[in-house]
Amino acid sequence: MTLEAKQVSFSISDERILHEVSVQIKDKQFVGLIGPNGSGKSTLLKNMYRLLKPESGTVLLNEQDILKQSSKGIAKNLAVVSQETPVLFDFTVHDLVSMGRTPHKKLLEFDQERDFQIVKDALNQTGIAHLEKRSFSSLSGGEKKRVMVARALAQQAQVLILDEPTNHLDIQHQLQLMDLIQTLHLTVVAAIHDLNIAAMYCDQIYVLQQGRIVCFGTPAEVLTPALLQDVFGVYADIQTHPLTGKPYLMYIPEQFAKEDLETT
Ligand SMILES: Nc1ncnc2c1ncn2[C@@H]1O[C@H](COP(=O)(O)OP(=O)(O)OP(=O)(O)O)[C@@H](O)[C@H]1O
Repeated sequence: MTLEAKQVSFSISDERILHEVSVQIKDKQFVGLIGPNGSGKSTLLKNMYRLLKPESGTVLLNEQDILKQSSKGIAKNLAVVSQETPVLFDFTVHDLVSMGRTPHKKLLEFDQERDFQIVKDALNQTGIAHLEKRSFSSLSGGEKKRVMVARALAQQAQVLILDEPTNHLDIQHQLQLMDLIQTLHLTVVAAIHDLNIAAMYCDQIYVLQQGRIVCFGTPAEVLTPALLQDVFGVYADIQTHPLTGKPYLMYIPEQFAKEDLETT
């Protein structure tokens, strides 16, 4: 299953937030969106999961215009873990994760044995089975994040949209979550702040700056010292990790970087 934004533009109160942005996620590809705060990553993702409607351009889910598909049809194919955790009532963890099954059921249909098993698997995969009876509002930020991921897994969609999936997670849970998502072999697009995480897990990376794609390619093609300086205003030494074969970044405080530039 594929997901594509084609020439998507979007404005808020006459201010252009996205400028003809095109992003293509092929079947089972893991694509990262990186860019400074306010560059438009969440806005682009919201256009891609139909929370916002592009001013111009189209979003295609499996080559069909997403605006012409039914909500239930989309929910069967596409799951979202957004930055917000919208909870109007105080559900238990189990209830919330079970909601992932809704698109697969008829109106008022009860959970079947298969639904219980899928929910149980999602709770186990995200390491939150021990929390299933807890109320969602009592959880820590990282625990809440894992519940939202479990709900997305229970949805069993082939396409996953993740807005900062590792936000709030400690380093062990960050790596576990990214490993898990990678092993599911889904079509994934994720906004990621941690560039080493993006380098390690993404097949392709798109770089957003002020609402425009300024670069895309493999992590090794995209993550260069020049790009980090231009887009993020930081200095970094970038090596290829001998075990993973992926780029890894070591940031250099400005004072040392400038001293180095002066002496060379
Ligand atoms: N509802 C809104 N009203 C006004 N401005 C908005 C609104 N939503 C987003 N923006 C603006 O649009 C721009 C892009 O925001 P967006 O949240 O998409 O960026 P981002 O790249 O996801 O940022 P971050 O890395 O900080 O999460 C920002 O300047 C933001 O202030």
